Amino acid sequence: MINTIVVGAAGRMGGRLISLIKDSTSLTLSGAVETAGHRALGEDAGEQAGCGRLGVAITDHLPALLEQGEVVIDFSSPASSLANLGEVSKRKRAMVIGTTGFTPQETGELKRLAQQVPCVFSPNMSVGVNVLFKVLAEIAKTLGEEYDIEVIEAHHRLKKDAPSGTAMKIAEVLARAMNRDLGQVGVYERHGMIGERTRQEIGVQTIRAGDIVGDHTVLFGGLGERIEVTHRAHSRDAFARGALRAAQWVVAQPPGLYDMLDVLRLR
Ligand SMILES: NC(=O)C1=CN([C@@H]2O[C@H](COP(=O)(O)OP(=O)(O)OC[C@H]3O[C@@H](n4cnc5c(N)ncnc54)[C@H](OP(=O)(O)O)[C@@H]3O)[C@@H](O)[C@H]2O)C=CC1
Ligand SMILES: O=C(O)C1=N[C@H](C(=O)O)C[C@H](O)C1
Repeated sequence: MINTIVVGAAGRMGGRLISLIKDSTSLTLSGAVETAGHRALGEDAGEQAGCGRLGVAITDHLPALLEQGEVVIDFSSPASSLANLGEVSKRKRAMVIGTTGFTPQETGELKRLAQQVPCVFSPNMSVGVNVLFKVLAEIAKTLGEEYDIEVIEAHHRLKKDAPSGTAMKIAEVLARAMNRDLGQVGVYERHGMIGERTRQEIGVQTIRAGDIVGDHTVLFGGLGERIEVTHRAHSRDAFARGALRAAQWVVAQPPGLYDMLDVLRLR
């Protein structure tokens, strides 16, 4: 069994990860971490997740747990995931990072640290979205310059970052496929007399409402027709199962930065 530490243990993803680890035949929960001062500190991680007592108390100190942990699964915040990757790299463990909302500077630092340990980093761990990452480039290239590209994402009201990490990754994949620079052609809001749409722009639109788990649509708009490709997550288990699969895979890899396309052999 692979000793696994979950960071963000009392969060929405943390709870699902812990519940699925409980049922796993290859991973076992060896540690659970939350923010300093969090109301769940000291509680049993399984009870907190709603899957029954696991005998693992939630703490706020990852370094002390790394002796017993082989892999860290982290769905928390950008600052936390980056600091934790630093600790994991000091102790030569493995890591899976699902957190989104990193600045370009933070992403650069993450890439640097991940050269020292095996690390899977992906804004979306579901199989379906990773298949989309692969096929969208082909659709865009096949349709060519005549079709306008818009990415629309919808998430729950509690999500902090926007656009979603997945929408940004989709927009990057599409920009690369069309030989465009997303920094130049990305359009993230429209309001007022903005004039006609430029042909090159890639729109990325954000919706926040209720308890939507995570929807992503890419709209290719032409004259007289359009194609819409949509992925809808029905529950967070689609992401959590992917993260567990990544954890099993990454412990056997040499140091380096990987994503879910590597884990799922879709590259
Ligand atoms: N890659 C993927 O497939 C997916 C990625 N995500 C991403 O994962 C992240 C978490 O999402 P979600 O679970 O919904 O968010 P939640 O806010 O429900 O959970 C995050 C948890 O991490 C905790 N946390 C924050 N900072 C630290 C820290 N320094 N040390 C330990 N714990 C910390 C938070 O505590 P507190 O409440 O005190 O802030 C919270 O309990 C987001 O970035 C989200 O976009 C989500 C789903 C799928
Ligand atoms: O915060 C979420 O909930 C999700 N975040 C990820 C993102 O930002 O892309 C993935 C998923 O859609 C759910």
